[in-house]
Amino acid sequence: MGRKPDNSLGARGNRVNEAVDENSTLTPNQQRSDAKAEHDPDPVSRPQGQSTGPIIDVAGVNYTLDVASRPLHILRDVSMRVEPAEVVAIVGPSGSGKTSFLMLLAGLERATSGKIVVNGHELGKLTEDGLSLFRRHSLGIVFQSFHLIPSLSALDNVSLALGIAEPKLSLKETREAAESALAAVGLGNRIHHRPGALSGGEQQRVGLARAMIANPRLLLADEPTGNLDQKTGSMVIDIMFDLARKKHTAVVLITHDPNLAAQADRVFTMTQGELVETTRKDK
Ligand SMILES: Nc1ncnc2c1ncn2[C@@H]1O[C@H](COP(=O)(O)OP(=O)(O)OP(=O)(O)O)[C@@H](O)[C@H]1O
Repeated sequence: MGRKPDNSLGARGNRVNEAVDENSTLTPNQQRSDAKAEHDPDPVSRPQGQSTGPIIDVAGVNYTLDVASRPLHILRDVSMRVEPAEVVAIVGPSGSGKTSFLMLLAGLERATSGKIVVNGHELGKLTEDGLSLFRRHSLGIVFQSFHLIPSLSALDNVSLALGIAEPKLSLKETREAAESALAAVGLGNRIHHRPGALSGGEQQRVGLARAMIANPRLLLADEPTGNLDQKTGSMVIDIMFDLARKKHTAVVLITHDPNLAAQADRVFTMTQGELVETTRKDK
């Protein structure tokens, strides 16, 4: 049985927006679970970096939607393991299921069957609040469209993400870290600009700074260089690889850019919902 689609890809955008909003506005339920998390041995509330083993362990995942009363099999028996510090690229034709897979890894959609464990959390067993906490503490996500909060400056967009992930930091510490993250992506002179006053490439880099600011265990990136010129694209790639090498973040990125895929430790190809490892670099 497939689940019903939430009326097309517009719904996906909404869900992504919700994921961004959950970083700025917590519902009473989420505030309660955050408060509970302070005292709860639940693994979701554990500080990042304590799980051992692979960051991603996906086994036998199927993802099926009901479209016009017929099942649409988007992902078929997908399995994948990714270790800390690994950079994995997913390539494949348009419509093959790459973004859908990223949505499952982020807990923004639920698999129809199979098991997805990310940073020690079995996503299928988490409630919506649990998934929201999981995203805040374990994940950085870079979307193709940047999903920055338009009314906030670049500095505030990045600070907000860190403030939510690390609420014990002082405001000063949070802002200093956000300034450094923006400087690291070459935006030290744009920190007070709002998204509307930034170019596409600059907004993408703010998104990257925001995704990386809390040193996530896993960075998911959907076409991170898709909208960038070559120079900016190379910079973004270098930053992501640095994060993997220096902080042991696992990086999973979707790309149509052969240069970017060639730099990954492993490349998986998605074809009609089936995922196969096609390249592995010798270590
Ligand atoms: N909510 C939905 N309702 C109906 N069909 C959907 C939904 N979400 C995804 N699909 C379909 O599932 C298939 C896989 O989509 P997905 O966006 O994952 O592909 P993709 O490989 O990321 O493509 P691209 O490279 O063009 O971004 C497509 O045929 C898409 O139309």
